[in-house]
Amino acid sequence: MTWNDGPVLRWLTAGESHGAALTAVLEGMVAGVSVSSKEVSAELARRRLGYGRGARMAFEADEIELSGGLRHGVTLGSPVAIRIANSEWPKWETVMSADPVDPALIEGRARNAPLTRPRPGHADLAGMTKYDFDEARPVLERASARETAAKVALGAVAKAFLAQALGVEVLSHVISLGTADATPGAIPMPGDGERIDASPVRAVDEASTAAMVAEVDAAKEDGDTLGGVVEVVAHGLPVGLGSYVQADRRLDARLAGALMGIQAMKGVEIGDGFTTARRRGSAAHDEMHAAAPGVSRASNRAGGIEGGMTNGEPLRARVAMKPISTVPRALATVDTATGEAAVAHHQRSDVCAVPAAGVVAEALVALVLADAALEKFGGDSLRETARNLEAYRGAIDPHLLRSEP
Ligand SMILES: Cc1cc2nc3c(=O)[nH]c(=O)nc-3n(C[C@H](O)[C@H](O)[C@H](O)COP(=O)(O)O)c2cc1C
Ligand SMILES: C=C(O[C@@H]1CC(C(=O)O)=C[C@@H](OP(=O)(O)O)[C@H]1O)C(=O)O
Repeated sequence: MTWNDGPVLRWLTAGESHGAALTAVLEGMVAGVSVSSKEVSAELARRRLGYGRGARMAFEADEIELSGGLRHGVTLGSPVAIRIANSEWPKWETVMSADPVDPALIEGRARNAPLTRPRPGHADLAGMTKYDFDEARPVLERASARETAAKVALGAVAKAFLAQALGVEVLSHVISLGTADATPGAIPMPGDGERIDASPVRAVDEASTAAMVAEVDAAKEDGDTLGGVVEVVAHGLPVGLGSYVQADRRLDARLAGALMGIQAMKGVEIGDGFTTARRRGSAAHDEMHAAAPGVSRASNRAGGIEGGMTNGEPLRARVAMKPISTVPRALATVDTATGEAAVAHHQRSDVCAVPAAGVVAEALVALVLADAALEKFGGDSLRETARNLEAYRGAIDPHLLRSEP
């Protein structure tokens, strides 16, 4: 069992950044989930937004085709397959052709120029060595975060399932962008999604938005790039998704694996994460208070997970993105064709993709949560999963019930 090959749900993507299309497959989704190209396209449009993105996002249309697993806007229980076409395919058709092409057709074409000045921080150099390529094109085509569009498309299906079967809402916001921080402690609440998406940097409040936009402008002016931190929040989760009984069943481990699998992500925190490590135990945990009925908590430092299981509080997972490695003020490298010192190759690129990374992180969290919910409640149809959840909830001892503070 791994994070994308869970007990019930499995997902895979294929396709190159400038190839004909991306293909995404989700296996194990129950029948009866209402989802259509409208919802999938809306999620893809959210991923294209964000202050600081490069030229491609301005014209990329993410044209989709739902080619399996759905009929009349409802899942069938069979694998869901989604194809996302590349808007620029006519320009790349010869250079990226899957079938052999007449070398005369690509010789001398700028798009086909060998990329022998690998970018520090990208997959170029290690990929060329590992796969025995003499230039970076075949590496960057798949290493590119273009692939995150496929993940977001599958995440739209997982989100629809979570909302319809469990009443769960998954949101995200930008916690920091470069050195600009969001107002501490503010977390998105159900229904806040549209408001956050209206911020060009997907920050939860206006003051943070202005500081983050200024940070992007300054980096762009300097020919530089930026990273940051995003937080995903899921509301409405039942207690007991995931388990403590084996490492690979722990929900925190599964979330960390999925989030670290996103291009450019270099750290994951659950709840207050690294801040908690600096606290004393008396100030690190979420004390329990008697409520009628059950138990309430005044804080959620744990981020909704204890012992690898959801505890009923909102889930909070943070992920740190490094700055984009295609730095306009190009970094020092070596030309692998000559062995001489050089500067790294640079084509159009994002200055900052942190707002988009939040949308991608939401998709991965939704997929992991959908897998964990299907593991716990099972079912072959949405109605069966919902019935099983209701029966579980109805049988919980009132003394154990979670109450709002
Ligand atoms: C949404 C998103 C957009 C990205 N855009 C770019 C980009 O335009 N240029 C770039 O060099 N890297 C970009 N990246 C990051 C690279 O894909 C990533 O750094 C690279 O694949 C190497 O992987 P690693 O950073 O995980 O080591 C982006 C990442 C994400 C999540
Ligand atoms: C295409 C996307 O992101 C790309 C991610 C990326 C990289 O190196 O990761 C490099 C850029 O690709 P291109 O050179 O084609 O402009 C980004 O635009 C996308 O997010 O859809």
